[in-house]
Parts: sequence; structure tokens; C-alpha cells
Amino acid sequence: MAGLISTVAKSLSQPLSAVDTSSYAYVTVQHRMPIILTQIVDHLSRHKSEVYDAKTDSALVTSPTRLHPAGGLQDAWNSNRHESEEELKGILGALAKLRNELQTNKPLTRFDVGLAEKDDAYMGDFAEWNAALDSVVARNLISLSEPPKWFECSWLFVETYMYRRIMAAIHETTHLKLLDPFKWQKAESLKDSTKNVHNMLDYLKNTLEVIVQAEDKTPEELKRHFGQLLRLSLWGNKGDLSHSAGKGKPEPPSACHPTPETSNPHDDQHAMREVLLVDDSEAIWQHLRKASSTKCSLTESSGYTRVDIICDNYGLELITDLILGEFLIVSRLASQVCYHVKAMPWFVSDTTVPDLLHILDVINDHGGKFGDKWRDYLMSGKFIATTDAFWTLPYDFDWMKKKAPALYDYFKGSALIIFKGDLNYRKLTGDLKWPHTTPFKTALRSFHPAPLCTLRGLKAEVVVGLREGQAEDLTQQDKDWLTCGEFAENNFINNKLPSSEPSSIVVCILPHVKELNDPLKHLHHLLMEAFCKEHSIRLLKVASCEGFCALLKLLQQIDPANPYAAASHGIASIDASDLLIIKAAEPRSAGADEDLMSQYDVIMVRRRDAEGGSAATPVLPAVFPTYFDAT
Ligand SMILES: O=P(O)(O)OC[C@@]1(O)O[C@H](CO)[C@@H](O)[C@@H]1O
Repeated sequence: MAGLISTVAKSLSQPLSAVDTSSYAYVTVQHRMPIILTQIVDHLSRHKSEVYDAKTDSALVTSPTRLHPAGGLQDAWNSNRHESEEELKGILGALAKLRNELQTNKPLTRFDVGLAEKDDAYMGDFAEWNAALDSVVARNLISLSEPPKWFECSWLFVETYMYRRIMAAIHETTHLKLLDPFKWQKAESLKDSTKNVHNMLDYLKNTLEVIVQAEDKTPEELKRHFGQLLRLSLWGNKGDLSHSAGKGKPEPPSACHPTPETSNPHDDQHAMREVLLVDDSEAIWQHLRKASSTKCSLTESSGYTRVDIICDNYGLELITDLILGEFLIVSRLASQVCYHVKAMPWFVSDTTVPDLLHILDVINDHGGKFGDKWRDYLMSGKFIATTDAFWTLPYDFDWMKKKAPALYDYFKGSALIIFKGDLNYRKLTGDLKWPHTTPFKTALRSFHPAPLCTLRGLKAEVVVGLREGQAEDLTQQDKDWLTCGEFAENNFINNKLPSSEPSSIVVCILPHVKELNDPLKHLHHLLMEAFCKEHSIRLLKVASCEGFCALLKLLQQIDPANPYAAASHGIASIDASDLLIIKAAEPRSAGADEDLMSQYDVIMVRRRDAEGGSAATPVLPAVFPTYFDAT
């Protein structure tokens, strides 16, 4: 068994990387990343006069498509024109050198911390980047004795490293620190989207009228709109320029991936179904409704429900995220929506703070009052725009507790964290080679500050949470299903797992499954047993799956008013990776087992329902039957 575990653990620890020349990671490092560097050099060379050009800036005010802001102070360019032009040449030289290092697989070079004054807003993360270069996240996957190199490290590291090197070349200047090297591509991505934007804002307007006017707005009505807007935000993710290697505006979604331009959003529900590989929108709806209806997020007792959106791309995707935020506020599913954007230009089209403020002007240009309304939201706190250095470090989210503890603690107050896009998904799952049926919660490892969901178009070879056989069927359907960006998933997990509060766990119950033919499930059980042992949590093993099922059936006698009632379909089959966690209202006393009966306040069980979907169904406290053989 130990050999089996080490085999599974070994395969799990392997990140996606260009070491595998048949992988998409290799295609990205070999071809796409050099193209992205070349495009920046071309744009900066061709638009040299527009780096900080008053004409372009003034055009920003009048032109209907409002090109992306010049991103800088005009007088800096005027008064230091010669120095600025020399610095621009320096940037172009640095990017050409970077491209050569990449293409010739040189060792990754360190950042010059000597350039960074104390608390430098631009280069203050250089020391952390150098620490990462010395750490396991940048290890050479071919030989530990070798330094990290472009084709021999994790894909996640070298890709994030490339973008940080691009911005380092800009941050190390005196006059061009504010230059956004992707501004032309971001502007381009919106250039022909007038109709899309109009349609989306019209849809929002109509939806809000329905919500506001319908006194007795039925939950079903709200739920339908919620699902539509969730899917709209998901398909906004197609506008990712790092995936299309910056080739300007990505192809408009094909017929089966409608956006308002290709169909009326009301009707796209079924057109999208077949490409949504995991759709937990029902569970998200039930969770948010419960969190808001009890006037508190699951982690705070105040009348305050905050939803956090970890943003991805500028342009259409950002507009769909703002539309989703408006719906959450007006429907009272949230009292505050916080938009987390990047502290610097990133992955070509990722949203920065200037981008978020600028898009409000673009929205105003497309008619309607939403741009002004959302600017007011930012002033009043209904919307928050924020950023953190962690999002542009190379660490996946398993590191957040250690590398950004304040950010992790902040998220504990969230009712729901919505992670947009592929890069965030890759960081949630560590960009590791998980088997595709790995439970999403397993792939999150130590990252569970609060309930969270993903809205992601698949553009990389990592995906978890699929049903047995689903990946094989998809490969038959489209051999590039993992990376073509045509398929999507929407995973949800109600992240109040024990590892964030072991002291509240009274008992953990596992089905005693003798022959576990799935190494992942075995690993899962071993991890839970180790967790219980580490935190002195009672671990009970059900002598048989039947006994375990009987207990869960017993727990089905739940309060019909419980909004989760609709989600519980009875136990059709039990998945051996399921478990029962009994939490205590108060930190657990060291009392005897008898006090189990009185302490717990909520029981979380994760199971697959008869349809093979997945639903987290918290149920009310129950009485213990005598099914257990304490082991
Ligand atoms: O986060 P997004 O914008 O959805 O996708 C970004 C991204 O996943 O797309 C490419 C994968 O194909 C990578 O280069 C990059 O990581």
C-alpha cells in the first residue's frame, strides 16, 4: 500500500512543465511566450510617440471606443523626453534579451533588489521573487543540482516569472514606471465590442427591472437570472489575450457559446450546458441565498455579506463581472462586492486598477448610467477595488497562508470568493497533474479560507472534479478539450473544512472501506486520518458503507425550511471519498464520547447525488445510531 501511496503522491507533486515536450506548457514556453514578448517590442517600437502622447490621451476622451489609457503622466514625457526615449530603448533591449534567454533555455536570473528603495511600490517584491527562485516552486525538474531554467521548471513559475521580468524592465526606469506594455492589446480587445456591451447592459437593465419591480420576486426567477449572469461572467473569460497569444480580439464565441451578441442571454442556458463540464451553480445559489437570507456570511454574524471576485481579464470579462456584482447588490445576495485586480500589468489582459476605473468610462460611452452608478458604488463601498502583491508573485494559493497571511485572513470574512479564469484555477490546483476525477477540495490542498467557486474556461492541462469516464468521453469529442478554451467549469466548495478550525471538530466519521482501488481516495482517507491524529480529533469508522448510508439517510430528516432541503436527493450511492464531519458550536471539550450528542451544531457531508452531480448538503444535527465500531 505504501508503494501505491508514494506513487500517487509522486504523480501529484509533478507540476505541468515544458519538460514534457508533448504538453501545452511546452507549446506555451516554446512558441506563445516568445510571441507575447515580440508583440510588446513591436507595439512599443511602432507606437513610440504614443507612450505618453497628449494626442492619444485626448483621443481617449472623445473616441467612442476609448483606447486604453496611456498609463502615465504627460509632463513626465514632455519634460524628460530625451531621457524617456533613452529609457524606452533600454526597455526594448531588456525584452529582446529576455526573449533570447527564454529561447536558449538559460538559467533564470535574479532581480536586482539594490534598485528597490524601502517599501518601493514598484520593486518591493523583488526580494520575495528571489526567495522564490531559491525555493521549491522554482526547482529544476530534471536535476535538483541544476539552477532553474525556462524549459526545466514548472510552467506556472516560468510564465509568471516572464511577466515579472517584463514589468521589472519598466519599473527599473525613472520616467516610464507607469507604462502599461499591454495597453494597445487591451484597447484592441474592446474595439469592436460595442454591440456586445450594449446587449449585456440592456440585459442587465431588463433583469434589474424584473428584480426591483417584482415585489414577490420568486426565488426561481432570481435563480434563473443568477445562473445566466454567472454563465455570462464565465464566457467573458474567453477574452484572454495571453491564451490567444495576444493576437488582438479573440474570436467571438462560436454558436454553442453564445454571448449577448450571438443570442439573447435568456436563451443561452441550454446552448452552454454541453460545454460546462462541472456546473455547481445550483450549490452556489443555495449557498449565497442562505448566507444572505440569514443576513450574515457563513463566517460573520453581522448583517453583512461580502462577495469577493478575483478578477481576470480587462474588457468584456470585466464588464460581465461588474454586471454580476450589480445583480448581487440589487438582489441583496451581497451587501458588498470586492474586486481584486492586479497591482501591475499582467498576463497581457489581466485587469489593473487603472483598467477598472477606465472601463467605467467605456461603459458610460455605451449608454446607460451604469458606469457612473458603479463609480458611486466605489465611493460608497458597495463595490471595492483592491489589489495585493500576492497575485503577481509565482506562488499558487496553497502558499497564501504562509506568504500572504493577512490576505488569507481577510478572505475568511467572505461569504463567497469567485475565482475568474484559467490562471486562478491553475493556482487553486497548484497546476499539478491531478487525475481528472480528483475531488476539487483535495486539489485545493491547504487553501480553504471561505466558500469559493471558479468560473473558468479550460486553457491548460489541469482539471479536477470530473466524473469517472468524463475525460475519456471528452477526448473522443475533441482531443484539445483541455486547452482550446471552448469548454468550461464552475466548481464550488463550501470551504468550512476542519483544517481551518480543528478545535471545532467533534468527530470525523469515515466509511471503513476495505479494498480502496482508487489510490486518490485512499490518500484522501490517509490525509483525513493524519489530520484527526494531529489534532486529537476522534475518528470513527463505519463498519460498512451500508451503515454509513443509513446514518446519512437518518440525517436526511432535515428541517423543510432549510434552503438546502431542495438540494438533498436522498443517498443513492456513497462515494468512498465522502466523510462526515461533526462540528461543535463551541471549541470542543475533552469530554467523553457521550458529549458528542450535545455539542455539534452543523453536519457537513459531501456526496454525489443520484445524477452524479455534486452538492454540499449541510444538514441539521442528528442523533447517533449505534452503527459504529469505534476503531
Ligand atoms: O487566466 P486566463 O486569462 O483565463 O488564462 C491565462 C492562461 O491560463 O492562459 C494561458 C493558458 O492557455 C496561459 O498562458 C495563461 O496562464
